Amino acid sequence: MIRVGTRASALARTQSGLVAAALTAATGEATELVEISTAGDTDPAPLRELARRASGVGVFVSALREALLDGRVDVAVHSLKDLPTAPAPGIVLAAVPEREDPRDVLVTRPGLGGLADLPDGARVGTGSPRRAALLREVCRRDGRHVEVVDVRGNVDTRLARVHADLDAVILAHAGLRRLGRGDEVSEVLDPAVVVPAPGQGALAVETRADDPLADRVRAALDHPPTRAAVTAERRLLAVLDTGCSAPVGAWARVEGDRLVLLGAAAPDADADADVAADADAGDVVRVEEHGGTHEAEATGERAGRRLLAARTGTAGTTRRTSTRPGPRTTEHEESLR
Ligand SMILES: NCc1[nH]cc(CCC(=O)O)c1CC(=O)O
Repeated sequence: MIRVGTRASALARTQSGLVAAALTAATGEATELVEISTAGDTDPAPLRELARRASGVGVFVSALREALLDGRVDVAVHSLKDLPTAPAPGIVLAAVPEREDPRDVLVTRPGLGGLADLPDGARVGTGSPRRAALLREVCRRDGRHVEVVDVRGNVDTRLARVHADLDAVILAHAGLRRLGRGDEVSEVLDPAVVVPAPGQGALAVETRADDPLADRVRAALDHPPTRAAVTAERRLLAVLDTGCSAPVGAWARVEGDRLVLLGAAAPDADADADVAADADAGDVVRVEEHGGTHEAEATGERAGRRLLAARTGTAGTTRRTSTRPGPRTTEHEESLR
């Protein structure tokens, strides 16, 4: 019996169920889902506070990893974009299964179409500084202002807001599709414009490093093109994490044996500021790097350094940069509760 650790949310259970079924199909061995509640699920404290206490370890990730190390489960399944870039001692990323759609989507209220139909002053919900900054940027191009409203909670809760008080919400296409709610999407956003979060749409399947199960999980579930893409994206994020607190997007696509990596860094967001605050706008910096699929780390490193140079090379402007290692890891500040 392979015990598969999962968070309790509908999305987490769906994702872990997919992994468990694929493991059974590939190995012939039975699997069971074991629910682990995480601080992010149970603690009413604000996510930023939880993140600070966890000193940078994703609040949704650490409880699952503890269960893995304690031997309560044999496999832990996470959304890859919620996984911190720092390695976890005693744990390996055994498999990165084939990714779902990495793009963000806009879900608008009944009667509105897509992005182009958002009126000036539209109220758009997201808790992600990356989504907020990139959406503001794209609307600013044609002179529209959007009011970003900080929304939290699971996918259902966020979708319900477009039937209540918001004109639109931005979500990951992958999560909606996995929950069977893909038909509620109003527009799939161009990933060259609203550059997805590093690892978005991909799952992370972790095992104990010393468990022979690691090799079987890899053989059963790992998808090398997806692994190459997310390796480049996460390397880019890791480079920026050390030197800047700007919201970061990274999206790599695989074309044959080549990677095309797009990176974006938005104007620096104060980790303590409300996402909804219309922060001092600067320009979003974008870079594109190409490399072989076997040079994913190097490709991500180059792209990250170029972004960092562009962001920190603007001393003398009103833009702030920070070398303080903030609690931000990925997009965990918006993670599903
Ligand atoms: N931020 C939380 C989170 N973590 C993973 C997903 C969706 C699935 C994925 O991106 O793989 C979501 C929801 C969202 O961003 O809309």
